[in-house]
Amino acid sequence: MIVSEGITKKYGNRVVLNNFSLTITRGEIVTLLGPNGAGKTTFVRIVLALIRPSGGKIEIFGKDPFKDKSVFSRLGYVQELPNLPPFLTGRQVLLLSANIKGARKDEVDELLGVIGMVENADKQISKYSKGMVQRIAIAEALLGNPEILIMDEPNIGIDPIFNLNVRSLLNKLKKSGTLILMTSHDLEEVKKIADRLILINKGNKMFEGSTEELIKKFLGIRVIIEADNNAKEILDKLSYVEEYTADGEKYYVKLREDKREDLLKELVLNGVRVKSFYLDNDIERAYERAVSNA
Ligand SMILES: Nc1ncnc2c1ncn2[C@@H]1O[C@H](COP(=O)(O)OP(=O)(O)OP(=O)(O)O)[C@@H](O)[C@H]1O
Repeated sequence: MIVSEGITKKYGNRVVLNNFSLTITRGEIVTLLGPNGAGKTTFVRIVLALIRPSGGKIEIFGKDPFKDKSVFSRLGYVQELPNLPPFLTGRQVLLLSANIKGARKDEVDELLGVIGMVENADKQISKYSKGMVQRIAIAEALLGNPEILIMDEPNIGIDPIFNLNVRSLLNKLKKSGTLILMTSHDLEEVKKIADRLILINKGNKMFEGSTEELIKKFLGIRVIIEADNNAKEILDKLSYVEEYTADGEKYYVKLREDKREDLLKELVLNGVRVKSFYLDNDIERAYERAVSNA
């Protein structure tokens, strides 16, 4: 549904997006990650035909969005730090948008319920908190059941409970076939929601894959084991254990290859009491390594 091929964006001589290709299909949640200034919003703005690329090709539903604006009637967008008219109420903003998008009016009531804003719907935007503005912006993007939902840092200002609601809402949309493209700096949230991560640094795509693949690539295969002292003896003699450190009953083990099952079996069969055994999924550390390696 979104195809970008070799997109480059330059400002003067400065390349802010370099030969960037990405294909996203329906029913997928894709997150763009990367440091401030990496090029994430630039890509989003090119997809939305708000800025022209210096080179490359972009297609939405098989059409060029710069030539055929009709594609945007099937797309919802939540911009970074939404700027809604302060003198209108949340409900008025949504009704206005429903009118422009040709969405049903009763969708507004439905969405106000979904975003937990029924009680505050008739207050002016100027009296809203940051999170409330964000909620209205999300509802606005969802009017008319878009097939593509694009969100630039949607988690800003959102409290943990609403975050949970957003996550379950996005999962529901995904199941019904919606394509969701978002940018985020909230790595823990990304880990929970994204099917595919795209890591951009200085305009270049550095990584594309699942959270697990990102962690494997930049941290290696590490397991954290809680076990008694006998674990040391076993860890010392296994050739696929590259290194480990012990902190009391906790062992941080790096494996040369993915032999997690063998390791657990080996420990248990040798009478080691294992309390817990899990893959180290520290996305922050993996991200930090990925970005600092560049
Ligand atoms: N109109 C402009 N003129 C010149 N440079 C620009 C312009 N817009 C953006 N840039 C530059 O392009 C680069 C990429 O910016 P972009 O907003 O895409 O980053 P980002 O990854 O979204 O960052 P953040 O995480 O801070 O939102 C930055 O270095 C920015 O300064």
